[in-house]
Amino acid sequence: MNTLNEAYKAHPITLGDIIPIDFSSSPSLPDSHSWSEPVHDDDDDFSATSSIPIIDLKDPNAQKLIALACENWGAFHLKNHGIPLDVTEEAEQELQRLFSLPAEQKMKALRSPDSASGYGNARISPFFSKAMWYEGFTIIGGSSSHDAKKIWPHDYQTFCDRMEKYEKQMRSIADRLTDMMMEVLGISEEKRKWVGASDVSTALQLNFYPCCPEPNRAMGLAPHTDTSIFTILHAKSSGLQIFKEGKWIHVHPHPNALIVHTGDFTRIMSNARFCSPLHRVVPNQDTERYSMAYFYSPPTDYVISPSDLNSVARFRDVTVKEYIGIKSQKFADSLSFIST
Ligand SMILES: C=C1C[C@]23C[C@H]1CC[C@H]2[C@@]12CCC[C@@](C)(C(=O)O1)[C@H]2[C@@H]3C(=O)O
Ligand SMILES: O=C(O)CCC(=O)C(=O)O
Ligand SMILES: [Fe+2]
Repeated sequence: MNTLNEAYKAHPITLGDIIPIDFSSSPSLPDSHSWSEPVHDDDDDFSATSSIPIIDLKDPNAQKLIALACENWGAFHLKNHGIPLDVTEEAEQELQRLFSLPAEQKMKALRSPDSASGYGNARISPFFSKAMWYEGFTIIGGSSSHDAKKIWPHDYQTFCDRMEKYEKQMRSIADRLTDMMMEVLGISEEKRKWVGASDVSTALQLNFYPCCPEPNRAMGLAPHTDTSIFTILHAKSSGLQIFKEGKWIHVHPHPNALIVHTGDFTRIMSNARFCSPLHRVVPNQDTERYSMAYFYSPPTDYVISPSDLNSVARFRDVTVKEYIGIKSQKFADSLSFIST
């Protein structure tokens, strides 16, 4: 079994918390999904004046610009990434085909407590008292056939092939970005060997946010930081927001660009020079939102340690596996839990 799956298996979440509801039967917001304060307000859109930078991967200054974006935002749009359009479009078609299935069919792949893969609510659901306007499907370690077979016993191959092809493309970008980031941090060759190796920890998360009758009181995906080095996100509609200096900033999609953001592992490794941005998703009233998030992390027994030896280490060393355990229990307090 995949080692990342094993790491999550060691920290099961309760089944009761991961059963999704059927959104098509909700003409109004049910109480279970109604968050007390208005979640967002259209007047709050600061994105016209302030937003994450757009970086061209072919720009000779890309490495410097990426480092700057990781310091200031922990996020950027990435254009000229070289991913063939048909690979992304075919993966997106499969993602839409999956979520448009009847609920009973998707439920056949319902995530069991001892696995992080399959269909269901977000893993972070137990930390919030209200439910999210959201459905997800998680693929761990590149292979979706185990879960896809439960949904389509005979017709799973196209789905698996297209997701695998998409993941390969994500992988090469993640390797490149990580090399650049670690070089900026002056991390030793020895500590960088895992980049490009076969045992990196990866996950592909397919996300669906149905149209919502009252988006101002609903939450698509509640605020969180990601457990990754980088997360690479593809989405064609609005809804993502990043928290910066006390404000939620909308991140509107940019044509043919990916959204890249840093996760907790980059924050630790950079000794807090780079951020791991708090982000959330709000649903739209008239547009469904689909997204694909690729999570990239070192092998599960890799030790994450702060790199900057000229200043005091702000975090203690942790293995990837150990941090997954901490995050499953402490959630938003995980980074302060390992702070020195
Ligand atoms: C490899 C990962 C990263 C996971 C857990 C596991 C599989 C699915 C990822 C997400 C996807 C949705 C948000 C999040 C917060 C969640 O609940 O599940 C993510 C989480 C994390 O970044 O911790
Ligand atoms: O749907 C999105 O844009 C964000 C998804 C996300 O934050 C995640 O999967 O961790
Ligand atoms: Fe996320």
